[in-house]
Formats: sequence, C-alpha cells, structure tokens
Amino acid sequence: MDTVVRVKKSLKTPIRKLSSCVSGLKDGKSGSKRRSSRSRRGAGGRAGTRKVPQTRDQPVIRSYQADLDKERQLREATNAQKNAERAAMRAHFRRKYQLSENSKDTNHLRSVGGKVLLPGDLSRIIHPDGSKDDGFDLLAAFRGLGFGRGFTVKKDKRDKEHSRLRLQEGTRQSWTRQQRLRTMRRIRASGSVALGVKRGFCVAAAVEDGKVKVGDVRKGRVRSFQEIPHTGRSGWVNLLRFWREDRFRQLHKHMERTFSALGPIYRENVGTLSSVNILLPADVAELFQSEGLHPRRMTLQPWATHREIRQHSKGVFLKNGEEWRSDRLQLNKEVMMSGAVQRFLPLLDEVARDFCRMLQVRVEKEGRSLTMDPSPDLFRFALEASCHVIYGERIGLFSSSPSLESQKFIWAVERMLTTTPPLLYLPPRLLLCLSAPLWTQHATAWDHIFSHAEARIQRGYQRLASSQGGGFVAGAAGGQYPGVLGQLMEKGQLSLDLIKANITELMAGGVDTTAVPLQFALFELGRNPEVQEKVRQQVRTSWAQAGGDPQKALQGAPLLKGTIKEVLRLYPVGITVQRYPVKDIVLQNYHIPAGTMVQACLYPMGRSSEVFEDPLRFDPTRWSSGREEGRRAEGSGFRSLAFGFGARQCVGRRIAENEMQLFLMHMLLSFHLSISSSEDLKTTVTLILQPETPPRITFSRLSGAPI
Ligand code: HEM
Repeated sequence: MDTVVRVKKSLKTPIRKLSSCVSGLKDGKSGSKRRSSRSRRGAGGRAGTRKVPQTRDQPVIRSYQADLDKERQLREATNAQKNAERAAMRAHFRRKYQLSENSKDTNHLRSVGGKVLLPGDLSRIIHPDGSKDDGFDLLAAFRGLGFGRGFTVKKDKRDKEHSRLRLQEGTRQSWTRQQRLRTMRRIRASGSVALGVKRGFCVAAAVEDGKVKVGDVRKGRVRSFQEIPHTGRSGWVNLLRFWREDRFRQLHKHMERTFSALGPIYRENVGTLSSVNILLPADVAELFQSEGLHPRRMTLQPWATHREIRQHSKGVFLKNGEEWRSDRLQLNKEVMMSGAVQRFLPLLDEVARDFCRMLQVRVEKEGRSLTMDPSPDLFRFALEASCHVIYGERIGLFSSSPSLESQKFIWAVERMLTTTPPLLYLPPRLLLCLSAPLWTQHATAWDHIFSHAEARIQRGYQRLASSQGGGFVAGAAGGQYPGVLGQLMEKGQLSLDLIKANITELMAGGVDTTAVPLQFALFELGRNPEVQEKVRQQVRTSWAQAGGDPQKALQGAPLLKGTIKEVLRLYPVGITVQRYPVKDIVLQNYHIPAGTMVQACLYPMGRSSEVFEDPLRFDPTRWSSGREEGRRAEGSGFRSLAFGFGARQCVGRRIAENEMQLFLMHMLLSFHLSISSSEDLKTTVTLILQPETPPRITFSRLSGAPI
C-alpha cells in the first residue's frame, strides 16, 4: 500500500507541472481544478480536448503526450520491478521458512514449530498490503509453541497448553487473547521479535536495533549470556584437557556427555575458540533464522592461513560477505540447480554402475561372495565420481592399476583432514613460526591437493580449448557435458584464479565426505537385513519402471533418500554446523548477543530421544512424508541438517546425495550385504566423523542382477 502511495506521490508533481505548462495556467490550484473537471467528464472528455488548442502549440502537446507516455512506462516498469522483487522475496522466505503458498494457511506455521515471526520490515516487503500483513496469524504462531518440559507437544495437548499460556512473574499471571495480541503488537512495533520457551514458561524478548532488551517484556526475565552453563572459563585449561584426554577425536561423545550433564545449551571455551552449543531443533531454527544475508560459519583458520601464506585465492568455503555470495551464485548454477543435476546425474550413474561391475568381477573370482573392508574402494569410487562431474573426465580408478597420483591425492585429503582439528584451537601463525611438525604436515597436504587440482585444471583447460579451436563457447565441447570446470570456464563469470580456488575446494570437499557415509550405509544395511530388503524391493520396482533413466529410478525409490538421511542422522559427516547470528537472539531463555558463534550439534541431536523416537533404530521410513513423527516436533524442519542450512548449505549437496543414492541403488540391485557382528561401530572425529576401524562387509551376488 505504502509503495503505491509513494509511486502516486512521485508521479503527481511532474504531471501537475506538465499540465500547467500545457494549459498555460500558472498555479497548481487552477491546475487541479482543471484536472477535477476533466476527470468528472472522463479523461478523454470533450472539455479537455477543447482546451488543448488554447495552447496553440502542437509540439508542446506532443511533447506532453510523450512525457505522459514516458511517465506511464516508467511507472509500469517500476511496478513490474517491485512486483518481481516482492515475488522473489516471497519465494525466498517461503522456501527459507517452509511456508505454504497460502498466507492464510496456519498449518505452515505449525509445521515449522510456530517459530516464524517475521521482522516488521520484512513482513512489509512480503505483504506490502497492510491487510495481508495482519493476515499473518500471530495466534497460530503462539499455538505452534511447545510448553512444558518436552518440546514435542501434540496438537490437542498443544491447544490445551495454549489456553494455559502464562508468563512467569512472581505470581503467575495468565494471558488473555487480547493481552497476547496487544503484547505481540507492541513487540512487533519495536522491530523484530525473538521468542524463547523454557520449561513451563514462555519468555518474550523485544529486540530493539538488533539488541535484545535483557530484562522483560511483561517481566519474563531473559537470563544473561554469562549464566549459560559452561565447561570451564579458561580456554587454555580446557585445551590442555582436550590434548591430555584426546578429546579432539571424541568430540562428538564429549558433546553428548556435556549435554546430558548441563542441559540443552552450554558454553565452551577451547584455546582461542568460544562457542555456544545447542541441540534442540527449535533452538536451531531460531539460530538459522538469524543468520542474515551472508551467513557465516566458523573459519577453518589453518586452511585460511595456508591460502594466505601460499598466496592462493580462497573459494566459497573460506570466503565471507559479498565476495562469498558472488562466487556462490555462480557455483550454484553449476552444481545445485536442477538443470545442473540433470546434466551430471548420468555421469554419476555411469561411475556407480562401473563400480558394481568391478565388484561383481571380484566377487565372482571368489565364488558367490566376498568379505572385505570396502573403504579403499569407496574412496576411489568417490574420487572417480568427483573427477567425472568436476572435470568431465574419467580417471580410471577402477582399473587393475589405478594411478599413484590419484592415490596420493586421497592420502593428502585424509592427512589434511586429520591435522585440521588440533590446529583449530591455536593461532596457526604461531605454529608456523615454530615450524611445528603438525603444521608442516597440514600445509604439505594442502600443497599436494593444490598441485593435483592444478594439473587437472590445466588438462581440462587444454582439452576444452582444443575442442573449441582456442575459444570457449557456451554449450560447446562437442555437445558433451564438459564438467563443472568446463561450464565455469565457458561462462567466464569467474576469473581463472577463482575457478581454481573453488574447484580445488570442491575436490577437497568431495571425496571423504561421501566415501565415509557410504561405509556407514553399507554397515547399517548389512546389520538390518529387513530394512535392506524393504529398500531393495522399492528400488527393484522403481528401476523396472524407470526404463534405465537414473533420475526416474531415484524419484521412484524415496527410501534411498531416507537411507542417506538416516545414515547422516546417526553419523553426520560434520558433527556441528555453526553460525554467527546477525542480531541478538534468545535461546533456552538465555540472551545470545549478535556475533556469538553458536553451534548446532548434529551428532547429539541425531541420537537424542527428545528429538527422535527410538533414536538408535536405523529406520529410513521415519523420513517418509506420511509419517507423523517427522512433523510433530517444534522446529521439526530443522532435524536433518547434515548438509547445513539455507544459502550457505553444502554446495556439493546435490552431487553428494545423487552420488550416494545411485551407488546404493546399484549395490542393492546387485548384492546382498551382510556383516559378521552387529555391534555398534566405534567412531572418531578427524574433522569429519569416521569409523575408528572400517567395517568389513560381505557382498553376496544376487541372481538376475541387471548390470
Ligand atoms: C555427504 C556428503 C556431504 C556432507 C554431509 C557435507 C556437509 C557440509 C556441511 C555441513 C557444510 C557447511 C554448510 C553450512 O554451513 O550450512 C558443507 C559446506 C561445503 N561443502 Fe559439503 N558436504 C558433503 C559433500 C560435499 C561434496 C561432494 C562437495 C563438493 C563436491 C562439498 C563441498 C562443500 C563446499 C565447497 C562447502 C562450502 C560451501 C559454502 O560455504 O558456501 N561437500 N558441506
């Protein structure tokens, strides 16, 4: 509404000036009189046309008409642009907060735990019309909140709790509907709002100028940051403990223990790093909703220092702000958009099939089955798949003599990952001065990764240049998909330096991250034969119906996706996702100042019985769309976060998901999987979560396998 009024106002002045010029009238008053008499007779009324000749100046009339036309065009263009911007914003926020198309649909608020309250300005952008804004159901937002100890409140229970909504204030004072609305209006008028729910009482905190007013809205006290339970004030003492007790490798278990001792939020200082750790989805939702336009994660300082001292450019992993965004938008087009997925999916399918063929030959040599540790083969599979998608070339890792160069690359990535966590907590430049062996190993591993990527990029560049007679033309390279590298080079939106930086990061981030979850997947399917059979049945039906189209086959077998989600729930590759909220927020009734590093701890979350029913059961069907479990909890949209969240989520997500699903699809069509002991796997953290000892799997050939 505002916008329309503004546009009208801005248009008024020039029109008035023009009309007074045309009619020869000098003051605005007479001009407006004339306008109103004209409008009474209609815009094209005779009086209007009779008056025009009074000017005796046809060129002026023409110029007036031309100006009017220009004004109209400008107005239309401005409106069209504003509408497009609003539509884009609406789409963005609908996606981000998982809102439905219909603004009156209150279920969408419940489905995200009722925690969506749009800041005033944002709300105006999304619903510029005031009436629409009011339509954003605040009561529904309240209704969605869970009260009492647990946060998994069922609908009927929730409604009862809603009617008992109270604030803590000496003697508890119940809120009437009117009071709730009044308070919410006041809070909204003061800017945006953050709501926290803590054991039996609800606390509302006003945010003014991006700062939480610690104290009260109706005297619900928000506790200070300092009051958050913590594991010891001195980062250096903690660091010593971490070293002495080898906690870096068992960080996930340490977090699990600390949450059960201190509750769902705690602070930790280790060396130079401080964080607030959380595990409940509703808190995670709050955190991600405050991540801003340029979300930031914890910087992996050893990686950044390596780039700086070697004078390499940084890619999206290490960049922040507008620089990050501009690279990221280019990469998204090549690896995240559905068009890109369609281009690279057949390549991943080809690699997955070849892997199964290779394994079939090996199994046949042994008879009907083969028991082995598949991890070296899985690393080769992941590298082969990454190279095929990123460089558009196969590197022959399934041959009987795979290249030493590739094997070295795999070792280098492994070494780089293992040496990262201990370096995270110390200033790397200090280590550099001391020439600490750990730092030297780390830097050498990165050097190797860079030189491997550099060699492949050079090769890719030459191949593309020669196939196009020296210049790059979009869609060229003999009509074949030239890989992500080729696409980026053809488009020319990123400098070669930035292409190198980002391609190197994609390569470094794309091997262990998929190879390791595949180990866990084979293990869990092996120790849960009924689950394995259920997924296989769905895969078989879908494969038969898909007529060889891998994308269709995946779409028809959602349990494959469920399997991956379930694997990453129990064994998240990265055990935390971090953000620095851009405004003050309230979590578990504690004030978290803007800029604090907050970590969503995925490992403890995935195994928490407060978040998942029977959490240790491996059950891919728990993610099925019809299942109640997935929808009932507050913040339930924030329980599957292995790839992170929002604009900064894993850029390799689509590659990884499809690569792993296709791999499992072909494995299940070809082999029966089993393991000799169903004991839990011991795990360790080397930046990513891994099995302490890789599991041994028995692959038994299935008759009638399609490959
Ligand atoms: C199962 C496999 C994978 C998992 C679980 C995973 C997980 C993650 C997570 C949690 C993040 C941080 C996201 C956030 O802060 O919200 C991330 C970022 C990233 N991942 Fe992955 N990843 C996987 C595979 C891959 C693959 C295959 C590639 C490359 C082809 C890749 C490249 C990257 C890059 C470059 C980033 C930084 C993105 C940015 O900051 O804009 N990842 N990944």
